[in-house]
Amino acid sequence: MLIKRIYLKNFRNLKSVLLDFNSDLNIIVGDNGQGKTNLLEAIYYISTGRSHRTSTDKELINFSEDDNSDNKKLIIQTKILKEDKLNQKLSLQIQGRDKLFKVDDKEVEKISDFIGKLNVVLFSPEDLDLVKGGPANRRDFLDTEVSQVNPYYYHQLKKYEKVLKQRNNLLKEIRYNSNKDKSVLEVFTDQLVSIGSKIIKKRQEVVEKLKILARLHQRKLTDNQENLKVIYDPSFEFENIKNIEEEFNEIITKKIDKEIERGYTLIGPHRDDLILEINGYDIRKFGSQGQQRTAALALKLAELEFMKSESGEYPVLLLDDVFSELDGIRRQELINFIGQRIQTFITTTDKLLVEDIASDEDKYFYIKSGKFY
Ligand SMILES: Nc1ncnc2c1ncn2[C@@H]1O[C@H](COP(=O)(O)OP(=O)(O)OP(=O)(O)O)[C@@H](O)[C@H]1O
Repeated sequence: MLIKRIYLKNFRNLKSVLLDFNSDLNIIVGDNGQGKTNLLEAIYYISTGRSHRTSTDKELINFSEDDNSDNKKLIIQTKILKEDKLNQKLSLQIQGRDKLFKVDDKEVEKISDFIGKLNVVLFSPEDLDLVKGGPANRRDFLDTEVSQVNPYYYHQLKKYEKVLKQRNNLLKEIRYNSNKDKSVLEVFTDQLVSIGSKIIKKRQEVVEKLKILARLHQRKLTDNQENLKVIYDPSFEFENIKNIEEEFNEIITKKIDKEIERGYTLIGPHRDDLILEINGYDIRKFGSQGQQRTAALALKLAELEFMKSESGEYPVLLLDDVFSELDGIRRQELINFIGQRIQTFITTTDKLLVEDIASDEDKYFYIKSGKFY
């Protein structure tokens, strides 16, 4: 899978950009704050339907002083090529509160029909949070990965979020008014258990595959020194995944009084986590910065392989300023991995850091103040 061309209008400081890309390496060079990450963010957005840096779309629309009208239209358009040799045009427009997704010039009704057309894996310095940060980072990692190759999973996630919100609101209402009819709570609980069980099943299945791939990459990245263990850590213990729905229902029913007391849902996939261990100890808490960074990279490379095995094609790899953070062995291993088979975008402030990967001047894109030259 590869991106042949991108057109951007009013995307942050990229006011008007049209670029044709190489099928293997694309190196974006520029000083700090020139718009390199903005380009990767636009690619990430057209792939996943959201930004990795903000949940407020308004922030993405160009705010330049010379033209600060409220009605600006942000456009991202890409031409992508899949292995079946078919070109596809993906486009997105944001204007005010309106958001429009199109595939081959036809508007799509549901965002789940859009996600998965172009798959990407992004690795940036913030991904250290994948290891070091709270559980939400790890859930988000799993969800983004699975959603791209499985639109049904994305759809279930959105349904789950909605039911969870409704159920939490109702639990709070019951807390303040104990006479409130509890039959609606039963309906929400049934829905939560039914959708939540599907999500748990899928996550467990995915982690089974992911842990083998992540272990392999961690070993390669550390010259066989470190064994990474990835363990799915659901919010409640169950005996048999085949009966997950019954077990989930049984446990949540026992917790209802406590949930009313607290005013929110105590168990379910919204509280899942991943345990990450190296040579037997928990690196979320005890890993060195270098180990955590390597584990984050191993997880990302595992994600890439997983997506290839599910969809049949390698996703596009976006590496945001990561070379400066990696030592020689890790950098070389990453370069070996990318090889010639994965379209890769690398941002850097220092061309020297990537010169051993690209000798060909064609692969460089230079940016200054949002303009490529
Ligand atoms: N909505 C917006 N409209 C106009 N400019 C914006 C908007 N949002 C961010 N910017 C500008 O984009 C620039 C930051 O771009 P970006 O994050 O891509 O930098 P970068 O080249 O990746 O830098 P670094 O190497 O420091 O990560 C800043 O100059 C910022 O002011």
